[in-house]
Amino acid sequence: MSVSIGQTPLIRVVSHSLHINAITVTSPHSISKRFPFIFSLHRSTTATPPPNLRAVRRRSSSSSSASTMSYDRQLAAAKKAASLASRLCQKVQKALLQSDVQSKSDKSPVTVADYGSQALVSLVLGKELPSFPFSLVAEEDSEDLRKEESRETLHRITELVNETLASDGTIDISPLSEEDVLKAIDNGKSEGGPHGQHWVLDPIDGTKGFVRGDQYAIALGLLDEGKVVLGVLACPNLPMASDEKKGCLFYAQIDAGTYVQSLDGSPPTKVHVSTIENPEEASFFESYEAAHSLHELSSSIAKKLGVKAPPVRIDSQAKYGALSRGDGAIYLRFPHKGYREKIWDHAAGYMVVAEAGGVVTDAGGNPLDFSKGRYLDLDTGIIVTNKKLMPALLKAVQDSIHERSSSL
Ligand SMILES: Nc1ncnc2c1ncn2[C@@H]1O[C@H](COP(=O)(O)O)[C@@H](O)[C@H]1OP(=O)(O)O
Ligand SMILES: [Mg+2]
Ligand SMILES: [Mg+2]
Ligand SMILES: [Mg+2]
Repeated sequence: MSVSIGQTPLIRVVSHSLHINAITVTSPHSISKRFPFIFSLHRSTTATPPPNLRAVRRRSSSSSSASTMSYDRQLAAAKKAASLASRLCQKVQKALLQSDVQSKSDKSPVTVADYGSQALVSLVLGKELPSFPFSLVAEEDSEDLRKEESRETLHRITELVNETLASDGTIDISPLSEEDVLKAIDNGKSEGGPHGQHWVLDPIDGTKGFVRGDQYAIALGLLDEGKVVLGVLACPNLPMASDEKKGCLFYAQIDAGTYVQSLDGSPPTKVHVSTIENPEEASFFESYEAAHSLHELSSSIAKKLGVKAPPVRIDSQAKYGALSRGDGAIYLRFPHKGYREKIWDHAAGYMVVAEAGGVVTDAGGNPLDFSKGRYLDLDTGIIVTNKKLMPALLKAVQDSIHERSSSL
């Protein structure tokens, strides 16, 4: 069965589940209610001027240096970098989806997009902000790419980066060599930490979704004195609204709210998290991949809260973006034992949700601490919702975790 809006088939039933551009639920019930982000305009659509006219903005209160500061220039550069990276990723994903089955199981297309995206973001930030100190904490490094067997891949990445820069036309970088690309990737080796400013990048978050043709994100944040002060999330496959094409750019700056615009440049719209207070009316997001998050734990929490709707499963930090505009009210993430969360998997998403009025904590109710280097030190998992629902959610989370550990 398939359901179409305009020319684009949005739904196809795959075995016993609905599959909506990477969004899977367990039963075909009340689709429009469960997927407001696909089927109706999301709630917070008041046109508001972008925040980049604000000259002065309060800086994070713990900062010991200047007490006020604007991150407008960094935000403009971050939006440009993430948009260009998403152009590169879209090109690769399109080619990947058109390729035959054999090359789909080959890991190289996603590798090309991962490295290409990281190189582009690193280059664009450096070029757009020449007078700023540059430190980047990013997921990838060039070690494997420097090996003899990666020659072809490196060649392809360099070609793609050059093509993408040329297609933009506003960044004056003469064609880059393979060595330039390797260096740009390795600029992401910073360790971050509590002092100074550090960019935080996941060049493709949700690689599994990327390969499936589903959701993924380019996630770029900025830390200042250990706190996230800016976040940009490019989600090339997330629809803006029911009648619009795919491609959302979410962005947020500390004390300045969260905005979304289409990746091809529509005017920005201010967004806000869901205002639902009754958990029975809430719907929740979790990972598509059961290997990334314990689905049975989320399900027990949802049951305790009285949540009626089945989980909305999507890949990547697109979950944070969708939640920031009220598409769902709760995001639950419980990695398997031993998994350590990285800062680039949450910095941008955290900012987008926090500035849209949401709350992000670990399963113990503690705020996330991005100042400890490349990893987040967490109590068990990450939970996200609005301020009204958080106390009940936290209680349900702690009760469920307690029950689970007593039964193991
Ligand atoms: N075993 C794992 N448990 C939790 N998260 C994982 C695991 N392996 C990879 N990830 C990361 O989880 C994130 C995506 O999770 P999800 O899509 O489920 O929200 C990605 O950052 C992905 O990395 P990557 O950036 O390499 O894709
Ligand atoms: Mg990731
Ligand atoms: Mg990644
Ligand atoms: Mg990865």
